[in-house]
Amino acid sequence: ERSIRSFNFGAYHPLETIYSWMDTLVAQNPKLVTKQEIGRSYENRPMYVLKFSTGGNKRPAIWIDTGIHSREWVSQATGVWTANKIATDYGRDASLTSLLNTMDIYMLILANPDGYAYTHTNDRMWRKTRSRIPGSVCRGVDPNRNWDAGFGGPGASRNPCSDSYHGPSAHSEIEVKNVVNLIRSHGNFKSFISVHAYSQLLMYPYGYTCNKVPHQPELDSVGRAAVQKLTSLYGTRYKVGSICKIIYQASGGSIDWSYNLGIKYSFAFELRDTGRYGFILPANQIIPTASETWLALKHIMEYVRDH
Ligand SMILES: NS(=O)(=O)N[C@@H](Cc1ccccc1)C(=O)O
Ligand SMILES: [Zn+2]
Repeated sequence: ERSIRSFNFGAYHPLETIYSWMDTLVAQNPKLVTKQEIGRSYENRPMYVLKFSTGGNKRPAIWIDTGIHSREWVSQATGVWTANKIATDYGRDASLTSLLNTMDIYMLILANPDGYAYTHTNDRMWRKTRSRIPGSVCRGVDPNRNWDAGFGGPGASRNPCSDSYHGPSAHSEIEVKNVVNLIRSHGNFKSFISVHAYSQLLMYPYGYTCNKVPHQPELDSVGRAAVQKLTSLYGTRYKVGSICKIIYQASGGSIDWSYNLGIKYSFAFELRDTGRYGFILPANQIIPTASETWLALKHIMEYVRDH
């Protein structure tokens, strides 16, 4: 118990520290949290998913990933804080407790472990995977352009040296493939939420086209209500809309793939800030960011539970 209390959620931690914290969280919450290795990264690091479940078999589930872009450190830090929040509040918060009595939550906190390690050792601004690309001296594929949704279309680069390089083929990146395999084999995910930084946006599909998704009105109203809860905490302002409309056209994105798979409640967050610090958000904003984001996440999860 002490070891959990001593973990500093208000700091950025290296990969090894986050991995050992995961083991502590599991050890302290054996009836709620399990850790599953869904596969390995390109450089053979394990990819661990935390599963929050109170029983059943393949209950309707919610997916949350953080850190797919390795330099967006407040995303991974928010994932750590959120995992702890779920474990802490189960049995205390009636709404979360009722949710976990009927649904499972899966969290992939380090969705791009090789990139995250690289931001600590070599290049704080690294975004992509660290895969070698045949015929190029450049490394890495943008894991948020590599999904089989409008793959290779406008809003991704075919240049391996670009930060938005889509890769040689859809799901070429093992880090993406591992998630695709888990989502497909599980078959009962109702929501897919991918957490990025920065710009303070809550987005829904599509990115690969500016055409509206069939469920656009519903996703828009859920998004606006979720952001209203977020803003109520510290006044942080967010915009809501489709990826294509609100920022830019982006093909091969994860939530476009999940939506087209039939996971209706697919959302992407862009956390703080709006550019003052950008990717280098001061650590003293981690807990405020995670706390306000939780209000939006909880709203989405409650809506999914009830619809
Ligand atoms: N985090 S970010 O600055 O890279 N922005 C994201 C925006 C984004 C988020 C979800 C799907 C497609 C695109 C990006 O991948 O470009
Ligand atoms: Zn990102």
